[in-house]
Amino acid sequence: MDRDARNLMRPINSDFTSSSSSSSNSDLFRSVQAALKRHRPLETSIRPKRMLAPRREVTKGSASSAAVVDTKSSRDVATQGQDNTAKESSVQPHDMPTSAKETQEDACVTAVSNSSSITHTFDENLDVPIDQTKPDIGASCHFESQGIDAQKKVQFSIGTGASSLEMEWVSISQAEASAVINHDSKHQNILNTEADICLKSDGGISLLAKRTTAAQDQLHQFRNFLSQPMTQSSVVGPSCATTTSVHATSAPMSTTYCSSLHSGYHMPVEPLKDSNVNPQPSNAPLRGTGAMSNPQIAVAAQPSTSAVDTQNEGKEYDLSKEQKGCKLSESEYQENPSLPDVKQTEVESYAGDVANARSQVTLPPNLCSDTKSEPSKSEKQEKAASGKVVPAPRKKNKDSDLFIKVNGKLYQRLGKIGSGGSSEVHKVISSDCTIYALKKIKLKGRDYATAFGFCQEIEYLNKLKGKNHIIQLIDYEVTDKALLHAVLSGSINNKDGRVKDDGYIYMVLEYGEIDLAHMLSQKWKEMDGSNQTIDENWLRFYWQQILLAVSTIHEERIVHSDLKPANFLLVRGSLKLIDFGIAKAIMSDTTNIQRDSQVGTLSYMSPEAFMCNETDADGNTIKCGRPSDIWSLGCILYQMVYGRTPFADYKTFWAKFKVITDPNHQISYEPVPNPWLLDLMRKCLAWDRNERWRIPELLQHPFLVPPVPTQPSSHDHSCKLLRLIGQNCTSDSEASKLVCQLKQLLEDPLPSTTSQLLTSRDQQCTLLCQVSKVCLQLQEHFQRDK
Ligand SMILES: Nc1ncnc2c1ncn2[C@@H]1O[C@H](COP(=O)(O)OP(=O)(O)OP(=O)(O)O)[C@@H](O)[C@H]1O
Repeated sequence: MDRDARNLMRPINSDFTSSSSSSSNSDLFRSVQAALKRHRPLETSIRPKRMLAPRREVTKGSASSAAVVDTKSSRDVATQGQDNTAKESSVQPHDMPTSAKETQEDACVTAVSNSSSITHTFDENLDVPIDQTKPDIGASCHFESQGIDAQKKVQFSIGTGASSLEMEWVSISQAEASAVINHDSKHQNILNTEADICLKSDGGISLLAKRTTAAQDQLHQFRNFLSQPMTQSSVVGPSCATTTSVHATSAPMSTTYCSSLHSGYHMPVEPLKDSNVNPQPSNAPLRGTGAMSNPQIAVAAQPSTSAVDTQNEGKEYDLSKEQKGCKLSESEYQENPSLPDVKQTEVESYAGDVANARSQVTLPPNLCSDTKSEPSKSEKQEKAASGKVVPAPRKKNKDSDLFIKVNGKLYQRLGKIGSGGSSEVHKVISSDCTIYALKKIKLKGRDYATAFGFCQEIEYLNKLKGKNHIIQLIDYEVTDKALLHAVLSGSINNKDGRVKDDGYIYMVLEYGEIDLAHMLSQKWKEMDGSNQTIDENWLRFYWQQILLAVSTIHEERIVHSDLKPANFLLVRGSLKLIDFGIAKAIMSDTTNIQRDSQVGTLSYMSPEAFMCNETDADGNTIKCGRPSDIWSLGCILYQMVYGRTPFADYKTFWAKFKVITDPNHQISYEPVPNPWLLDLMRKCLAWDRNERWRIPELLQHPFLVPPVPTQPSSHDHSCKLLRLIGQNCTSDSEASKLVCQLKQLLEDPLPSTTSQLLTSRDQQCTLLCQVSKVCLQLQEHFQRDK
């Protein structure tokens, strides 16, 4: 178990039994610490804790908006905060047990969230990397074959559905839990830090001095990072549309959620005006870090003379004293998990909240110890959970790993979100405290044609700038300028050459909280065991969002080619489309695109995508166009309705290939309460691509726009024939649809205009023509069904 995990799991109160350390020294140490915590003098230990609570109370509102998933402990803290506000003027000894209890709770929660590590695997139905707890049972397979020009890939995602689905769900819960408990674990951290400081003051044992030096260095680096005035921090919450914006330069710190969340200090907020701020002397107040201020930095890096809390001036921790104390060796430190571990606050979660983001920003991993150089916690957890021996931390400056520069702007890595076939995506925070996703594509060793293909994603995203349902590209950099030039000019000279230099493509993207694949698995998990069917309104809402996203690209003559739930991200309540890695623009002279190789993700691939460029029975070349995307949408809808893709039963590539390319194969549809839903799925999953509906039609499908049942009225008598026909074909969705259309045309031919406007002969002829056309269709339908 790594040190972080041990720290997070340790009990805080005095009654703990050693659950984390095998070392008797550390047991003893922690016992002493706990005892001291219980009995420490109020002046040195309780005050900051008292001061934490009111801050929380003040910011409770924003907290709740930022972190949708709330835990009991965080609520407790908030409540406690309220209570304590009233008592602020007088220190009450009985504050102590409450705090201890709280931290113990937090510790428990933290232990759960840290007891598993996160790895990536793939779910059969979802075809996305999912966070999975170790051990890696029920692993599904994710094959990826490079096509002719490498970036054209076919992903085969086959596996063991139930188990991986289960795993995924667990991990989601954990991710959320970890998102929630972050600030509480940090709170606990402060308490621990306090306790340790007390202990060290008394006992004279300190590693803190060393860490403080590191902290100051780090702080200096971070000040440079924050060279621009901070204007806004915008962080999205876990699974719902939640955004918290903090105007650090204008809002008082005490009103922001995160900045004051754990702070026992009132930090002055000033924008950094000088990017080359020298490291502050150790007794200087923490200025300029503004919203980034963190009490742990304050505790670790500020001496008692800190001006941050004038009320408590002279009673703050005297760090210089600490620095004079003797230091623990690194090994001693490793064996003493109860020592303050600032890194403990570096928690990565899929859906971080503001508090997380800030603590992560203020406390880069190597802040607390110069011996810690792991690139990220999740990576460390992966290693730990895989049973491999985690090597002792090496002394290495990992700042290059910590910050990623794109076009001269620094972004601090908060953790790896995932990696695709060709890229790594990191959660990052910019100097103005906005969370982004940073996609990093390594080009070295790839041929220019492939690299060119990667760059096209940038092109598409640029083209789709400002479109609501497309993930927004904030900034990008292609380090190989020749390549970028080639992309911009639309031609590559060196097509067969390989990118030799260490070239990268960086894309700074809007950050998505959760993808549809995870949302779906959550939804199915919720319904697990019950006889419920999927909530139709939920389905309608997200289906419409999906259609709007795809409509946007189809209007721009772009075929995505890899539509799957994992490529729709939830951003502030809207689904947005990502991953244009294999998208293709439709040439102006055709409605189809020609592909160099098969593309897409197997479970969502259309028959024509499997047979792309082959010739059909009539000798025509099979091409992929917008209908191919519609097929993929059909598979997504099917999955939303039934919880699995239409060909999930066919496990191997060849089985899938055979069944999907077979025009006579009948997809099975279990009965659903709404016949329109069946009709909709059929419209998308028509084998013949010419029969598939287009997006504009799908947006008007009666499943999304249910025909309003008309009240029997005198007017209705004129449509008696239609009513009678309609009553007799309720189970025939095709006939019902035609009857509805006819009714609509007869009753309200131009809903948006008044009937007086129906004056033009042409308009009247058009409408009559439409009526006869629908009548004819209905008649033919009945004749076929006879
Ligand atoms: N803007 C974003 N916000 C949050 N997560 C993102 C964002 N963009 C991508 N991701 C996540 O990063 C991972 C990989 O992203 P992406 O699909 O773009 O990479 P890729 O290399 O094209 O992968 P694929 O193998 O799916 O083609 C996915 O888990 C995805 O959900």
